[in-house]
Amino acid sequence: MISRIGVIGAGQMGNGIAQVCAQAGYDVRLNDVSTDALDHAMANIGLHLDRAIGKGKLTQVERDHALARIQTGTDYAMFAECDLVIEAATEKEAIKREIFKRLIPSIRPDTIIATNTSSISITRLAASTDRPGSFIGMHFMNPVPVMALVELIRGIATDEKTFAAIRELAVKLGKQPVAAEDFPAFIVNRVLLPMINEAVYTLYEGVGSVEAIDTALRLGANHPMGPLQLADFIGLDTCLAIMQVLYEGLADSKYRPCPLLVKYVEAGWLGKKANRGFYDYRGEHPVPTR
Ligand SMILES: CC(=O)CC(=O)SCCNC(=O)CCNC(=O)[C@H](O)C(C)(C)COP(=O)(O)OP(=O)(O)OC[C@H]1O[C@@H](n2cnc3c(N)ncnc32)[C@H](O)[C@@H]1OP(=O)(O)O
Ligand SMILES: NC(=O)C1=CN([C@@H]2O[C@H](COP(=O)(O)OP(=O)(O)OC[C@H]3O[C@@H](n4cnc5c(N)ncnc54)[C@H](OP(=O)(O)O)[C@@H]3O)[C@@H](O)[C@H]2O)C=CC1
Repeated sequence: MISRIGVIGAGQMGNGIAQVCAQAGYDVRLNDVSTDALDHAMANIGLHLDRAIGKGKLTQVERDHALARIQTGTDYAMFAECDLVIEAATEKEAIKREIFKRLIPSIRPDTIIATNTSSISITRLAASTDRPGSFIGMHFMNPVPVMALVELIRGIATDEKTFAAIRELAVKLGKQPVAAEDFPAFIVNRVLLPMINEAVYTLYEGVGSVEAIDTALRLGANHPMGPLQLADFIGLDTCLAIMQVLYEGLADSKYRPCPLLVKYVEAGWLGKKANRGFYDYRGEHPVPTR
């Protein structure tokens, strides 16, 4: 039975995962390389819980209990008693492999390892650990507290016990699990990211401005956010990493990352989290950068 959950990476996804797990009554150990990221995470989670109180969706006591269930730290010894560790660090295979290498000596042999990767092969990541049978993809959507879906991805060796335990957890977190096969970017990002990449090509080729493209998709296809706004929201580094996995993993030129997306990432204009991407967020209102 899962009662204590570790989360590695206190970025936007790690924060959201820690929040929903704590709200569902699990003990959480949230880890990051940066103490600043951890402080920011706790402040952010507190803010979202306060907003929920303001809307009458949460009581002060529930908020205090949820926050008290989350402990933060930079040392992997904090995972010693975790039944599950969810990796939600930067979308780079080398970083994830290094994390698993360092994590394994600090956890029990029966601890399940899940990764929130958006695109990378679960089978390949699992093979870099000592426990491919109890390794699984658990792909939350952003923003985690709002989005109902969790994709569950079995690696070739993932056992049924692990799949069942993680499916049960997803349901307890109030999410709808959907199983996806282990192919590059799974289901959601196989469909969503080529659309975002195409929107960047549409901008690159001058078919429309940032504002025109986003307005067109919001009003013309009823998307809650335009594709460029959504790309900024996801993080342009993450979008590019996913396109690279699709391009290399499926060896098809239709997944070629748009050179303009590459340029934004090279500039460090990573979207909302960097305060600049297809929009500049430094002022009172977002201003298109093209
Ligand atoms: C890249 C990957 O690997 C996979 C992915 O995640 S792909 C990305 C998937 N996500 C999407 O496509 C999101 C698309 N956007 C949306 O659905 C909406 O714009 C949105 C839910 C983000 C915001 O909705 P909105 O109606 O414009 O804003 P708003 O009214 O402020 O928010 C709606 C609710 O979400 C909450 N919310 C918004 N942003 C939030 C955040 N970052 N964290 C927590 N809660 C948040 C608000 O508090 C509000 O809650 P209530 O309903 O309880 O009042
Ligand atoms: N953004 C999205 O919409 C979604 C993302 N995902 C996936 O979730 C994961 C995280 O994405 P997201 O939260 O957006 O990314 P962010 O860039 O917001 O956060 C990543 C965090 O991981 C930290 N980190 C980097 N290396 C390590 C390490 N070795 N140990 C611990 N922490 C580390 C980073 O620290 P620092 O900043 O100091 O480098 C940063 O705080 C990725 O795999 C991504 O593909 C999945 C679904 C949706």
